[in-house]
Order: sequence, then C-alpha cells, then structure tokens
Amino acid sequence: MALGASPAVLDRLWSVVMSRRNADPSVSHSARLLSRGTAKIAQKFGEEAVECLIEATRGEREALIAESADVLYHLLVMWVDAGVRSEEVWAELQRREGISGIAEKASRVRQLPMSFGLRTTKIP
Ligand SMILES: N=c1c2ncn([C@@H]3O[C@H](COP(=O)(O)OP(=O)(O)OP(=O)(O)O)[C@@H](O)[C@H]3O)c2ncn1[C@@H]1O[C@H](COP(=O)(O)O)[C@@H](O)[C@H]1O
Repeated sequence: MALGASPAVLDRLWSVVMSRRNADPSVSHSARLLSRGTAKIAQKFGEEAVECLIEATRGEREALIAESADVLYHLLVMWVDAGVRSEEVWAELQRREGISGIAEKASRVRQLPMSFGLRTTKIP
C-alpha cells in the first residue's frame, strides 16, 4: 500500500471524473462510461458491487481491496452522472456521526397507503 494514502484521494478522483464529462470517450474511461448513460453507469456499479461482495465472502483480502477501489470509482462516476458532489455525501456521513444505527432504525417509521387509513406505523 502507498504510504500516506488517505481518503482525500476520493475528492481528487471525483474532481477528475467531473473534468471528464466532456472529454473524448476514446481516451477516457470515465468519459466513455458517462456517455453511455445512467442505466449503464448503474449497471456497472452493480456489477462491481457484486464482484466486491464475492471477494468478501471468499475471504480474499487483496482481491477485496482491489474490488473495493473499483466500487468506489464506479460510485463516484454515478455521483457525477447524478450531479451529486462528493462533499454532499461526506456531509451526510458527518451528520450521522454519533447516531447509533440501532437507535436510528428503531425510530424509523413508515407511512402506509390510504387503504390503511394513513396510519404512521413502524414496520418490523
Ligand atoms: N479508478 C479508476 C478505475 N477503476 C477501474 N477503472 C476502469 O474500469 C474499467 C472496467 O472494465 P470493464 O471491462 O468492467 O468495463 P467496460 O470496459 O465498461 O466493459 P463493458 O462492461 O461495457 O463490456 C476498466 O477499464 C478499468 O481500467 C478505472 N478507470 C479510471 N479510474 C480513475 O479515473 C481516472 C480517470 O480515468 P479516465 O477517465 O480513463 O481518464 C484515472 O486516472 C483513475 O484514477
């Protein structure tokens, strides 16, 4: 692993992918992917996510690291396609800091359709 590597690489990568929006698809993989549209971008993200979970379940640590990088790259392409800035996701993660996932889930409620009399109830 490169010494000094930090998550700041994600912001740099997001900026690079942003800069590729109007680049030549024959020289930039990001430009090629972005030119193929949202459905293809989402499909590629899904494929990479599945490859990642396969390596996780196989216990292949090095392959999991490589596949995780693929997932993050394709996630960033999906954000750029959707007009989402990386800092907006960091802000959402920061907002959740210190909120227990268990407590958040317990407080979650779901609105049922009209046929259920508009009751607000928690789905188990
Ligand atoms: N991190 C990545 C990265 N990870 C994976 N990939 C590419 O993603 C592609 C995945 O290959 P696949 O065969 O699965 O996908 P595909 O070629 O679309 O094939 P199909 O599914 O359509 O058949 C490969 O070409 C990988 O090289 C990446 N391409 C680029 N980056 C980063 O993005 C930056 C900008 O890249 P360009 O946009 O190519 O300049 C680079 O400097 C890197 O930092």
